[in-house]
Amino acid sequence: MKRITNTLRNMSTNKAYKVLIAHTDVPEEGLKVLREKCEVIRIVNDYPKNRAEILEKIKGVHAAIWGGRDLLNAEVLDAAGPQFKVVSTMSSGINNVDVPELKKRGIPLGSTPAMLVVAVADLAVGLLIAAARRFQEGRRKIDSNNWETHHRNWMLGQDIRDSTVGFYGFGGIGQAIAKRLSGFEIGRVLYTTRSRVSEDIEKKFNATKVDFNTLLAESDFVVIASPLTPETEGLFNATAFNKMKTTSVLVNIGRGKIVNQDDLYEALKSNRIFAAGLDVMVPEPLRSNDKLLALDNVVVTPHVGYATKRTRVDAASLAVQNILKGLAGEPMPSPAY
Ligand SMILES: O=C(O)C(=O)CO
Repeated sequence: MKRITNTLRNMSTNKAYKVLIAHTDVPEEGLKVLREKCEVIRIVNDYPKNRAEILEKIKGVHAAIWGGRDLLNAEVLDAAGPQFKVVSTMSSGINNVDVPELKKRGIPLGSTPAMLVVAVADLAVGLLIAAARRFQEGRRKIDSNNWETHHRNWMLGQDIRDSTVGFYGFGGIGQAIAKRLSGFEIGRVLYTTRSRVSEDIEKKFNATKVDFNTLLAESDFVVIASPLTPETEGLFNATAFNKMKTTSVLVNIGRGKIVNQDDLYEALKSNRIFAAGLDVMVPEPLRSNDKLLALDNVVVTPHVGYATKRTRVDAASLAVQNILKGLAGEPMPSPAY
């Protein structure tokens, strides 16, 4: 019966597998190869309306590219059915996927961190400079006709040159940020990770592994470039901020929940730390009346670290390779686990 069904499908489309693209924003340029080999099903609704459409269209498909931010969980997998074989995100973070559920069902998961490194690192450097040099406050001064021209000690920011930059998480993205910052003549790099990076990498970036408290106490810039895990959730709280320099700048391009945002608000408001640059926050989207936005010393971007055209096409292309290999029962080029 199964063979007859497959033969019928082959006769109508000549393609044995159906793949759902579970987000509207996946660029067609990245899907060319997939279209040659599989029947591609796209959705038309955006988050959060897409949920019902996904649950309907995923029925009977063999794979999915999970490009959005909504949760891939048992509900979705049940709706797909037992023929569902493989899934790939187009992201570095996989916190929108119920990994234990996928593992339980023996479904491989791909992700695309290598494709996002450059765009996220570029944005992180942008946020670091914007926070250190008070872009948000400066813009507000102009908007409110408070641009002072009569003294030169006005709006002084933090120097990047000769600074100590501390990375919480020092994988591909952290290292790409360090590489870019080396052009700004930073002094040294500290990093906190579970395991030490290679000696070559340490040498390349003049980087030293330190414990969390040392990272907080000695860094002029603290960059969060780690995934959200039970271990990292809420780690940057009042206790952590109280250990940081009053001149320090926090940058977060990891996940919003790694930071206790109420505590961050207090630390920024009381000038316990100098400033923050955030691409990720809680909730997303952040409401326009959020108290954080009233502060002068925080620069926010709406989680757009990955958002360049090339990055999206590259991520889609790699997700497609993950899917095709997974469907063939072969190892993916970029497995998430
Ligand atoms: O890929 C991800 O997980 C991102 O959040 C990029 O900004």
